[in-house]
Amino acid sequence: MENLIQVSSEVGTLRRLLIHSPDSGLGKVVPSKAQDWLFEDIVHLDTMRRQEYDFYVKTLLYFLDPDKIKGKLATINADNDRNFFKPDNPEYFNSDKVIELQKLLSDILENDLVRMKLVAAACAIEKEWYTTHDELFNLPPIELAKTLISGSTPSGEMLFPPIPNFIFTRDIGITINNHILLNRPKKQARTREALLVQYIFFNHPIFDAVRKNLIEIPDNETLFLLPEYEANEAQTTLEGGDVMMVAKNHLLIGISERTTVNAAKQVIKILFEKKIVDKITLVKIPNKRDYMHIDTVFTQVKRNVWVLLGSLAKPQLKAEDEVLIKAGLLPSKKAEQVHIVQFRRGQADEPREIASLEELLTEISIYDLGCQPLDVKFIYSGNNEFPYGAREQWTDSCNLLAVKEGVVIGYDRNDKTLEAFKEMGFETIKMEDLLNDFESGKRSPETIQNTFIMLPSAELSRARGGSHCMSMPILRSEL
Ligand SMILES: NC(=[NH2+])NCCC[C@H](N)C(=O)O
Repeated sequence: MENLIQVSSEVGTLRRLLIHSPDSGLGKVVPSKAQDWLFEDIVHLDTMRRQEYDFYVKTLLYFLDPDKIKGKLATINADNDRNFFKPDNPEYFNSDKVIELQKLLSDILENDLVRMKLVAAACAIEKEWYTTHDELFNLPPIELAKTLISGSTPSGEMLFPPIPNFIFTRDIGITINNHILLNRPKKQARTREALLVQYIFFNHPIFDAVRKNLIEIPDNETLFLLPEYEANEAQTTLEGGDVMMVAKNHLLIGISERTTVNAAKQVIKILFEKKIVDKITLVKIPNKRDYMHIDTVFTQVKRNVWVLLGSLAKPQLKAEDEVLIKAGLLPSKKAEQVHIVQFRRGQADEPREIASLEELLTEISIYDLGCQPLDVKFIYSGNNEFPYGAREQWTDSCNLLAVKEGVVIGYDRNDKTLEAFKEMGFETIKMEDLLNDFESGKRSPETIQNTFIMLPSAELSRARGGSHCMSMPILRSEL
């Protein structure tokens, strides 16, 4: 029987993934809280759904579960109520390949014990009164799932804050071969997400087979004894956007605004002890809002092709600057650079340094994925033209989801990056056109190659997350 949970690469054909469609909570973000909730702006929910995210879902279905959509596109598009996309509607696509978290959550809430525990836990982290527990416990599972996610009860009362970043399912956990590593979010705004997802992983039947393979990162035991300023340093936090399964034996962990060295050390220990991977490479990126996770500065397109932010790709120091820094005339730029250290199982106390991001990615392509050195190619954000590299990275030019090797989904707005893709021999196509071509039989998901599929993104791109962030793969074919 085929495995249900197995991810050993970033680009093997995608078979199953977890997603979450923008929920009503996203439409309740207020300007005064937008930054705290990790959104730079408030979004127009209806546009985000109809003109953007729905296209994403349809495209995923076409690749992963075509029976759910083929031949029905006209009917789906004609339904003004969008019932096909609503998990609580009888017309819902209900796929076991493109899996909606809200659906899994309402499934597990059918169980009284799970419902009781989760209500109590959610109320505790949101500092709710005892009476609220009862009110929530008595909601039907579907309504309760919606309430726990959106923060608002069926009667419209805003009980909790929304969790608008739940659409970025990448960050909730990572499939590492046939194990799942659970996240420990850094940001308060993402705490309830982590709780809901723990309950899903530990209780939903689709994860029965990997239950013993769920990995929780232990906390620093004495953390609660430290004064706040020290505790911050010693935190053990890790978010999925910082973890990349680039090859069966090789895992990357970003050290970033969100993921700490302490967390990475714990993960190295656990994964090596359990012999889940042989190599773990830590990639330290500058601590900056622009790039909160490593998948915002590079992702993989094919075995031999990567997209990345040029300014972080190579060591930036000019020789004359080095002299001035040594002399103390210029501040050290170390924190603004990428630092890379690789650990091997069995030799974990002899890590090796890798000089640059390009060198690391080249090594992965050659040594882990069997490419020829001259075939390794880089596509740069904004075509590496000033000032487009940084501009387009801000709207997720480097954050692509491969649905199969060489076929990626990304935002439509990053013109210079798209040009760079074309120069590298890729076709670029609007998602809507692609769907029509699939429906008419002009193209097919099986035969399509070397293509950048353009997802409309005026609203989706306002929270520093792209299609890589909006996906948690749980099954990919082996490369
Ligand atoms: N894997 C990712 N890069 N996720 C992006 C998350 C964006 C989200 N607004 C946050 O700041 O948390």
